[in-house]
Amino acid sequence: MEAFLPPLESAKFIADNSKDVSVDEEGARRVAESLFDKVSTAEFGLEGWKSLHELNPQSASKEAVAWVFLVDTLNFSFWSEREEQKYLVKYKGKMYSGYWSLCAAVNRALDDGIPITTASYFATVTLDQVKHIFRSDTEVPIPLIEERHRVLNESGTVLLEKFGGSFLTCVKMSKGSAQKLLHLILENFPSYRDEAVYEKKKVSFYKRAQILVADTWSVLEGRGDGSFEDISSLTIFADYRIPQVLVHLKAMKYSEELMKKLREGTVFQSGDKEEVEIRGCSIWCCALICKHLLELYEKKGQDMRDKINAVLLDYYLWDYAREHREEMKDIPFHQVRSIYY
Ligand SMILES: Nc1nc2c(c(CN[C@H]3C=C[C@H](O)[C@@H]3O)cn2[C@@H]2O[C@H](COP(=O)(O)O)[C@@H](O)[C@H]2O)c(=O)[nH]1
Repeated sequence: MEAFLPPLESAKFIADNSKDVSVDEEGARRVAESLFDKVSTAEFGLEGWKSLHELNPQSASKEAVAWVFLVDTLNFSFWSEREEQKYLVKYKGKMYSGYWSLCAAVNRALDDGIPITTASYFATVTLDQVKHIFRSDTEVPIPLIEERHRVLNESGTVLLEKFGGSFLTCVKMSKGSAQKLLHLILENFPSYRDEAVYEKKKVSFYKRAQILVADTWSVLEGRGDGSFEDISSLTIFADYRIPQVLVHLKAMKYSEELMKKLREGTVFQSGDKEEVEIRGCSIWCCALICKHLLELYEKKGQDMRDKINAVLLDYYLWDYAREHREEMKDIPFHQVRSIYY
């Protein structure tokens, strides 16, 4: 059976054949220029992963790595059909939404003495326990709770059977290669196999698998077991927020027809051509932005390959989207219920 194209090659193929989504090369160049001075700030640095986000682990311990694995196993589908009716979690007096509501619920459970990040626990955790752990502080429950329960049991069982219950063991087996860790994740954890077929080609995005490698790099501060010499080989993580911000920044465009469907709140199915084109063009667009950014510094005689990569660009754009939610409200995000992002 032919293999799936890796994410970057998938993205190029999709961008070259896309009908309803287009990457604006000039727009990508302009975004790169606008980011030129941001590269040396905390918002663009590896340190920002901890310093800017109070819910993320602040240590680089084995437990912190376990936290990253648990969270990225559940890191999908937080969007709500109606903006005013959302899943929210209150933690230490503050209300969290979206991805941060997941982190708040995990930290709340840990504070309550529930070992949610321990493989022997989540391998056999029951649906009722999962409902309690991820209970909402509004009347809207977390989406896909049954799927979350299933992937927890599945991932915990694999961790116990193949890695002694510790994701750090899996990380050590990658011997400092991001690509090796990515493939260990894909080979062993089925819920991370984020793939599709587009124009008869087998394409991949591996959003959760790649963000798991990236967050492992971040929580280990790029040192020791987390010093991946090929971290720049990762692409951005094709979720539902990055496309939105790329269209907002005019680096990517939707056809009138697609924009109409998005504005009507169409819920697409995982693998639909519109979804594949949005995700593939997002990855390709960000690869161009990275390329232009590096070239701008090269012209000034600076080699910034250890400071500019798709991971750091992604984190920056994702955080930017969070902070500019109001300005971006007239750019719809594509709605798909899936365990992949
Ligand atoms: N591309 C990309 N997608 C990301 C993240 C993150 C969390 N990363 C944070 C942690 C440390 C970093 O510094 C980031 O601040 C979550 N997601 C995705 O977003 C969606 C949730 O969106 P909303 O409903 O608005 O919360 C959902 O698909 C989720 O899987 C990212 O970084 N990149």
